[in-house]
This record gives sequence, structure tokens and C-alpha cells, in this order.
Amino acid sequence: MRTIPSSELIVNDDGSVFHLHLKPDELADTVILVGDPDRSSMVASYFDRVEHSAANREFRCHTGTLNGVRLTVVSTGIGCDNIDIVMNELDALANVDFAARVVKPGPQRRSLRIVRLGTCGAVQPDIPLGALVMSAVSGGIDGLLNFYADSEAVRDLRLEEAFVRQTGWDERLARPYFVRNDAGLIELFGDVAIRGLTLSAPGFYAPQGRVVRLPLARPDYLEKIERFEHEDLRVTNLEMESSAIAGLAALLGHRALTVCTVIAQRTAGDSKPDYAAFVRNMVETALAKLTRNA
Ligand SMILES: O=P(O)(O)O[C@H]1O[C@H](CO)[C@@H](O)[C@H]1O
Ligand SMILES: O=c1cc[nH]c(=O)[nH]1
Repeated sequence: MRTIPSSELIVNDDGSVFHLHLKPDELADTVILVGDPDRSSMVASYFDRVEHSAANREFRCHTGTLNGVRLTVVSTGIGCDNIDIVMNELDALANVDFAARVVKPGPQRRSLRIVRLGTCGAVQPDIPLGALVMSAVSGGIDGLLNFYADSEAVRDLRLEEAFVRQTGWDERLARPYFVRNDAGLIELFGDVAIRGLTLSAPGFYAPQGRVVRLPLARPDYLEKIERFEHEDLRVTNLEMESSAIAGLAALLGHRALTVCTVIAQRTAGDSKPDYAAFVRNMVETALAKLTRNA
């Protein structure tokens, strides 16, 4: 059995994992991921009891209970590079024996239920500001999953081919990848969120087709994304983390879903800078779902 060197999985002197500063017994089976550290504390403010809190850089974690269900909320900061850290460290907390530095045997492994509650921009005209969109499929143009072996096993390769073909994908960019999210979680949120294909971009501006001062390499980029269709799927929204969560969850044997509230309407050219009420609605809706159907 491979012993994981301390350079590969760094454990702090107090026994907590390097970035998240959590110890294995401080992680619940249901994990809520949010981008904004303040949103992590906001989610925890709904808990009946908070048993543990930790903070390091952009990663603010709280574990507690609500309606008898144990939950951990973690802020990820922005971007799929941060998700690489968060997902690997969550999985290590669940499935690596920190003392022996070995992966736990199969029967001892935990499958986490992971829900991202984020903000996004809608790319279809019929999805209004404040709507909830859930990612039946998460698509990544960030490239992260391409670094992991055997990612083909969890990717929808037909969807990938169709996307590359229909958009005339520039080969200088990372190969896109598409991963289906957990069917049970999709069903759980089916009556409150629009079902769609979420694209995660490696930036907020040009990678999401935004022009402020610098022009786009491909002026028709956003239009091609909007027009893409495959079977019953179209790109509903753009954000920056969902693909890496879906991809790494699938590779590691966890169940994941992303739900986002719309704070920018890209076809109407509209936005809601003060989106606190939208986020509150999303968090209350998700907590009710996750603690009623555990
Ligand atoms: O509100 P969060 O969860 O951070 O999500 C979205 O907002 C950030 C960009 O403003 C990116 O992280 C994007 O994915
Ligand atoms: O348009 C948007 C809004 C929020 N977050 C994003 O990444 N894009």
C-alpha cells in the first residue's frame, strides 16, 4: 500500500489538513461549498449549533447541525484552481488515514454529498435575475480535469465532441470537459431550480465573453456558447467552479451538484450588484432541502 509523502498531503502540526485547517473528525458527510468567505459564515448562522470553525486564507469552514443533520460549509474563494485544493483536501479528510498516511480500504471510505451554492451569469434570455439554476451537467473550459488520469471515465465525450464542433473551439484553449452531476441531488432540487448546463470559465472577463477595454480573441465567442445545443441541453449559465467540483467528485466517488442564483443577465446586459437577497433565498431553499431529505 502506498504511503503518501508529507510533501503530497501536507498535514499541519495540529493534525489539520494544510489549507482548510480541518481535522478528519471535523468534516460532516454533507458539505456546502460557497465562493465568498462571508457567505460561509452566513450559511453557518442558520445552524442550530456550530461545533467547529476554522479559517485560513479564503477558506472559511464551519461544521454544525441543522434539524439534526450534520453539515460542513466551506468557502472556496474564486476559481477551479481553488477547487482543486478544496476537493482534494475534503476527500483526504474523508478517505485518508492521516496517522498511517494511506488511503483507507474501500469499506471504510465515505462518499460526501457536496452542494455548491454560488452566483452566476445567465446566457439565455428566458432566465431572469434571481432565478436558481442547477447544473445537471457541468462543463469546464478551465482545463483542470485534463491533469487527472482516466478522466474520460467520468466525462460525457459525445457532449464534448458536439461542443468542440459547434463552437469551433480554439485549439489553443484547454480541451473542454463535461460531467453529469448526481441524479439524486438533481431530483432533490428539481422543483426549485432551472435544470441546465453550466460552463465554468478560468476568468470572469474575456473567458466569459466580457469586454471592458480589451477585445476578445473571438468576438462571436459568447454567441457560439449561447447557441450550442445537444440533445435536451443548452448552456444556461457561466460561473467559475462547478466543473472542477463535478469532475473531481465523480473521480473520487462523491455526489455533487451546483446551484447558482443569477446575478448577471448576459443577453439583456443587466445585473444585480446588491444580490444579498438572492443569495439568502438560495441558501434558505437549499438548507431546507438538504436537512429534510438527508
Ligand atoms: O459567488 P461565487 O460562489 O464566488 O461564484 C461566482 O462569483 C465569482 C465571480 O464573481 C466566481 O467565484 C463565480 O463562480
Ligand atoms: O456573470 C457572472 C456572475 C457571477 N459569477 C460569474 O462567474 N459570472
